[in-house]
Formats: sequence, structure tokens, C-alpha cells
Amino acid sequence: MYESTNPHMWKGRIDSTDRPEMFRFHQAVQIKSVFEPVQDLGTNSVGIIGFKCDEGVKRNQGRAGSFEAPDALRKNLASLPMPAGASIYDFGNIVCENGRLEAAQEELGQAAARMLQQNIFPIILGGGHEVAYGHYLGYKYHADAGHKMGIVNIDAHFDMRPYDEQPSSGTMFRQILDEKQNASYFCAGIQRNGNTAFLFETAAEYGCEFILEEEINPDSIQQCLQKMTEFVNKNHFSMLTLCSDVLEASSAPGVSAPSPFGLHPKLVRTILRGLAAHPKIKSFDIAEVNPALDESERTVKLGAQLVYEVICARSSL
Ligand SMILES: N=CN[C@@H](CCC(=O)O)C(=O)O
Ligand SMILES: [Mn+2]
Ligand SMILES: [Mn+2]
Repeated sequence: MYESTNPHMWKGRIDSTDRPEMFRFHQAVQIKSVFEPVQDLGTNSVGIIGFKCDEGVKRNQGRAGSFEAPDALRKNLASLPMPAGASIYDFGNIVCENGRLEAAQEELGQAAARMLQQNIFPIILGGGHEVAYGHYLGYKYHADAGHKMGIVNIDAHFDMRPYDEQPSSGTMFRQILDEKQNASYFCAGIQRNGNTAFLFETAAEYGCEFILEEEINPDSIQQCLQKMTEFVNKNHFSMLTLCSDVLEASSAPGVSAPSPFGLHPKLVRTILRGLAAHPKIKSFDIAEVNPALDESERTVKLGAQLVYEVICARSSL
């Protein structure tokens, strides 16, 4: 089901009503319907859309609660400074009803395709990581089928489980690679402790390139970023997806499967800053933020600031 954003979502501190250099994020956002073409499209446009769904997490035996994340992320974006140079639209939410995950992913794909067609950079606020399959459908409906597509996932997990019983938040990248011949997959932040031997074997079988979390540190981060950039360069376009459980649990406790040895937020910020401005990265999603499991809004605040980094990177193009 589609719902447009309640304008009350975008409330926050007001320093000035007439001096744009004093504006906050909530003063910059324009609420639109995903069904209406955008008339006043600016350059460097970004379009926020929420994916209220944790059905994939439930099916994957995880802890529910990421359904509430899109609005919690909006709330924590609201008072950040207005990013210079961007046109920011909020296209509402896709809501998963009665466990109908596949229908919600389909709706998200249609909405993302509409944004891509209008040259708007989709910023998709999950939701469980099943958001990534709906995100991909946007390209299925929009992009040239002959073009090589890259998937860059920043995640503690491969999410390449078998889906013969049902798709979930642990199956998306296998689904995509089975479905699209010329797609390839890069995953950064993989936890040895978070993936079985079977999943490492599956990743190798599908030609997935990956970097372990323990290989990413302040000394190696530029080299890691270089590897990821090379992957992006060799594809026609790429989608970027961030699974919040890649972050260290002390900074991001509000996720279904926390990572005690996860990445420091500054490393993830460096990766996002490096990749989001790449001209071949065409869209972004954030997944697995779970307000119900959060402590003092630590995870939603961090998630919102990482989204903000992506928006700032797009604005400065
Ligand atoms: N999206 C998360 N996927 C992980 C969850 C792992 C866990 O719950 O421990 C996975 O399926 O591997
Ligand atoms: Mn994960
Ligand atoms: Mn994941």
C-alpha cells in the first residue's frame, strides 16, 4: 500500500524562516506524491521514500521492529542543517500489509523506477533488508536490461540464503543474481562470525567479491574504497545498500542482529562519502534500523546522519 508523508513528520528547530543559510533539513523537503511527475525538478535531486516493512526479518527468524524506521529516520533528519545545493523530495511510504512482502517489494520497485526515470536519486529508508530486492526492481523496470549492474552492499552478512521456501531479509542478493544475468555483487564488512561456511561457499559460487570487517580499519580504508570503486567502475551503474548491522553494536544496538565487532561509524561514513558521489551509483537504501530495539535513539540518529552524508555527497556533485 502507498501512503504519502504526513507533513507533521518534518518538524524541527527553526532558526530563521527567510534566510536559507539558516535552514534545517525539514525546511528544505518538498512532499510529493510518487504518482505525480515532479515539475520543478532541480539538478542533483534526491527523492526519499520509506519502506515500512519487517516481514522479511520475521520470515528470517529475526527481531521485528524495523517497520517503524522510516518515520524515525525522518524525525532524526529533520533538524540537521539543510544540505546546500540539493532538491529534496519526500515521496511517502510503501507499507507492507498483512505479510504481503512480495507485493510491497513490487510497489517499491515501481516507485523507484519512476524516480530513476525522472533522474531523481532514490534514497530508500527501510525497513528490513528485504528493501534491497524492491530497490533492485526499480532497475528491472527502468534500466536497459543489457547493461551491467553492480550491487554494493555494506553489511555484516551476505544475505544469499536459499529462497525456495520463501524470500526473506536473508535472500535478496541470491534472488537478484539468479534473476539478472549481468548483475554482480560486492559486499563490504562481512563478519566471519555472522555467516556460515555454506554462505561463504555460496558467495564464492556466485562470484561475490567481499571484504571482511576485520580487513577494514583506518589504515586500510582508502585501499578498500579503491577496490569498491573499481567494482563500480566496471559496471554501467550500481545500487548502494547499507545494512545497519555492519556497524559496531555499541554504536548501533537497534538492529535485529547486532555485530559486537562491527565497523566504527567513521569507517562507514568514509565509505559512503567515497561511493555516494560516484556518478555510476544511482540510488541508495538503508536497512535494518530497528527503533524498538534502540537505546536512546542511538541507532536511528546514526542511521539518519549516514543518510545525510549520502544526501550531502549527492548535493555537491
Ligand atoms: N538481513 C539479515 N540477514 C542475516 C541475519 C542474521 C541473524 O539474524 O543472525 C542473515 O540472514 O544472515
Ligand atoms: Mn546484515
Ligand atoms: Mn543484510
